[in-house]
Amino acid sequence: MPRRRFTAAAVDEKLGKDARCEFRVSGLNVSYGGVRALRDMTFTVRHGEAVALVGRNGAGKTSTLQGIMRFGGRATGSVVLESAAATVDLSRAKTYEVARAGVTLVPDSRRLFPRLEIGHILRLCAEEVVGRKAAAERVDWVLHLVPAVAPWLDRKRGELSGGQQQLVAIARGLAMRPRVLLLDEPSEGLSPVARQDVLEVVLNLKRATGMAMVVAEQNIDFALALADSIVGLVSGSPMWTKDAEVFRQDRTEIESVVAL
Ligand SMILES: Nc1ncnc2c1ncn2[C@@H]1O[C@H](COP(=O)(O)OP(=O)(O)OP(=O)(O)O)[C@@H](O)[C@H]1O
Repeated sequence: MPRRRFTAAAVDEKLGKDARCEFRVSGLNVSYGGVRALRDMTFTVRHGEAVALVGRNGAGKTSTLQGIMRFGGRATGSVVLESAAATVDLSRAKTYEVARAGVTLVPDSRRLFPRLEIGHILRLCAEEVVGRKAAAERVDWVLHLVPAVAPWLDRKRGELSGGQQQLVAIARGLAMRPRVLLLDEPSEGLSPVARQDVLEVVLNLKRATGMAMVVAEQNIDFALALADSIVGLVSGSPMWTKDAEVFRQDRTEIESVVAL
């Protein structure tokens, strides 16, 4: 697909607007100057599925998500969205083009604009992808999926707890109409109760929309509750990819990767 056609409408036309998509990442490498942060990451996520990337601090989880978005360091490798109708190759797309094609990152630490009201943030993100006219309808859809956010629309970031900010960050991602949702450490720094609230929202999202998800997580309970398959990362290299069911029986191997 030529560069000028990486718009939301052009990608819709090619893949099918509400088509079920498979998301394939292969041979993804990321470096920051001389630092090789990620080597040869490969995985596939189908519609209705989630893959979790687990590993300790510095293992390369964030680099994987940022590499997919072509954001931050230098990334090489293949990133592809595929429906029954067509394939869209995002390997050479720019960050805004990857986002418009339907791959959305919910970054770590939430990163909400401090000065804007939450409702304003959601509208702006929706407008970016679906345009002004359709933005209000899009925000309604988001609030239908994450109703907890509705009472906070006229608040700003500083008036929300960490768990509430995480739910807003997810809602902001949804406003961008993702086909694939990338979640970077959604449970980071949250109390057990707030973590459970976030998990329930994400699980409901997975069930209700079937959108493919990639979640970077150090919390094993969160990863196993959400994911269908798990990639274990050590020092920038994927060590194994396994069915999450394996670890619901025996956690030894997944615990050793997070504790290494
Ligand atoms: N902007 C950057 N400049 C230089 N090196 C970086 C940069 N970002 C990450 N790195 C390095 O890349 C490697 C992977 O980092 P990354 O943030 O992807 O790990 P992570 O698994 O997400 O860790 P964490 O859980 O702590 O966020 C680390 O060695 C890190 O120091």
